[in-house]
Amino acid sequence: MSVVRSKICGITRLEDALVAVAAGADAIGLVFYARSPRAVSVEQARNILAGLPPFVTTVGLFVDMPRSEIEALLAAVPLDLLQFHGDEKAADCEALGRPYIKALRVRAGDDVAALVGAYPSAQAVLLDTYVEGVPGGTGQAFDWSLVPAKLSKPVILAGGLTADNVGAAIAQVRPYAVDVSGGVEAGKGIKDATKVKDFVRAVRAVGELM
Ligand SMILES: O=C(O)c1ccccc1N[C@@H]1O[C@H](COP(=O)(O)O)[C@@H](O)[C@H]1O
Repeated sequence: MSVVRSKICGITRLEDALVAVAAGADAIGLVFYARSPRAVSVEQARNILAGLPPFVTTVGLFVDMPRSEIEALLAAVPLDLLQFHGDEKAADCEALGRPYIKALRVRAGDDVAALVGAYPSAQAVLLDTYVEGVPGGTGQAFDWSLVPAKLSKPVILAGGLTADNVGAAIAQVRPYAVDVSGGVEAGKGIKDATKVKDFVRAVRAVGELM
C-alpha cells in the first residue's frame, strides 16, 4: 500500500479547514495573493491557524511577492511551509530560509525534468497546469503524460483535480501528494464539505490499491 498525501488549498474559513482535517487531509493551503478570490488577510490566516489541531501542515501560497512582504507576513502568521507559485527563481525561494515547494506550470513541449532541476533546494515541486496569464487555481488539468516517471524531487500533482479524476491521476503519475482547490469548492474560497470528504476518500482508496 502506498500513501499519497493530500493538501486542500485556498482555505478561507476555519470551518473549512476543520472539515479538511477531519476528512484526513495532511495539509491546508492559504493563498496570500491579493488577486485571487481565495486570498486571505493576516487576521483570517491567524484565526484559521489558531483553531487547527496539531500535525496538520500549514502552507502559505505566494505569487512573486517581495521578500520583505513575505517576511512581515511570516512574523505574524506561523506557517510551516511556503509555496511559491509565480516566477520565483531558486535564489528567491531560498532567501526566506524556510522549507518551500515550487509550483511549476506545465504545458506541452516542456522538459519537466529540467524545470524541476532548477530548484535543488525545494522540498518538493507542485506541478500545475499552464494557462497563459493566470498563475494558478485555474481548475484545469494538464496532460499527465508530460510528467516523467522519475524526477529529482517529490511531486505534488495539482490542476483541475476532483474526486472523480484524482484516482486516475494518481495511478498514472504516482505522485507523492495531490493538491486541490477549485475541485472541492461550493463557490470561490468556500469549500464544499462533501466534495472535500469525497476527494480525500478517493485519494486514500487509490493508495490502497497501489
Ligand atoms: O487558488 C488560487 O486562487 C491560486 C492563485 C494563484 C496561484 C495558485 C492558486 N491556486 C493553486 O493552483 C493549484 C491548482 O488549483 P485548482 O485545483 O486547479 O483550482 C493549486 O495548487 C492551488 O493551490
